[in-house]
Amino acid sequence: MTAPLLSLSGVSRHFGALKAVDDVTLDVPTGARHALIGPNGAGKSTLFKLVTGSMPVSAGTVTLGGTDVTGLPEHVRARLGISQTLQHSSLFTTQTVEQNVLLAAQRRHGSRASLVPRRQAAARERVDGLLADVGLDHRRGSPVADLSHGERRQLEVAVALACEPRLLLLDEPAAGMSPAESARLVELVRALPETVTVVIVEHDLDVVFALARSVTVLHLGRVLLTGTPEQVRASDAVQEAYLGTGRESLFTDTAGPAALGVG
Ligand SMILES: Nc1ncnc2c1ncn2[C@@H]1O[C@H](COP(=O)(O)OP(=O)(O)OP(=O)(O)O)[C@@H](O)[C@H]1O
Repeated sequence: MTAPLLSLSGVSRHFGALKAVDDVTLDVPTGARHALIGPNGAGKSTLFKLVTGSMPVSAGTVTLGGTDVTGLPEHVRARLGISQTLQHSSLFTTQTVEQNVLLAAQRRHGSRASLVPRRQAAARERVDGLLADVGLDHRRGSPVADLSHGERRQLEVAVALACEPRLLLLDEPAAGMSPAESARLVELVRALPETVTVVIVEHDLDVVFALARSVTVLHLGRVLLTGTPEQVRASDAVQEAYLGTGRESLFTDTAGPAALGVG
């Protein structure tokens, strides 16, 4: 079995009496395509914050590649290879598409690197590759303000990848995307190298089932089930957790990823 890149052991986060994340233990192997799902308020975003370090745990340990990062601040965890796309855009809207990715690449390698012409050329080449990967090469000179919602989400993925992550956390990347944009996102994530481990929080379960090889279902802060997409779809407990959310049918119909046209 592949060694876990990310290990959570007894991770909890309390807000007063509310246990937003409650004793979560989870191993995410290197190269995984792992989804974190659950109804609204299940604790998904909070758990992401505990992994990135933007919020401290109340209890438990977070380990990345065998290193205990629980006490480390967010920027140090980022340097160790954790990168996140955010639900709320963190892009520089007055800058162009290309500038946003270049800035992220320069931050990764230190601003001094941008003064060395050879490194500058390498960074530009990398930016070209990333923009092609996310399908935004034709928009490179456009200010972010001119992009559609879906294009912004594509750019956020390019910015996150420019940080050369070992662990890429995608927080609702398909939110507000058209079906065509969602399909493109699925293709993009599928094409990422196995050196990038992906954990995705996503409400669009067609996207989840098209991408994930393993799924953890959170409910009321606790792990309800971790298993294959098939096991999750077949679980009565998961269907019950989703009762009344309007998304139950995704566990009972057979359309799944085909609904996105990505097979
Ligand atoms: N800073 C905070 N202070 C108090 N309560 C919080 C805070 N952040 C989250 N919560 C609560 O913790 C619980 C889990 O919230 P969280 O946002 O992690 O859920 P989620 O699964 O990401 O939900 P959604 O799918 O709606 O984004 C919710 O009850 C929420 O109201």
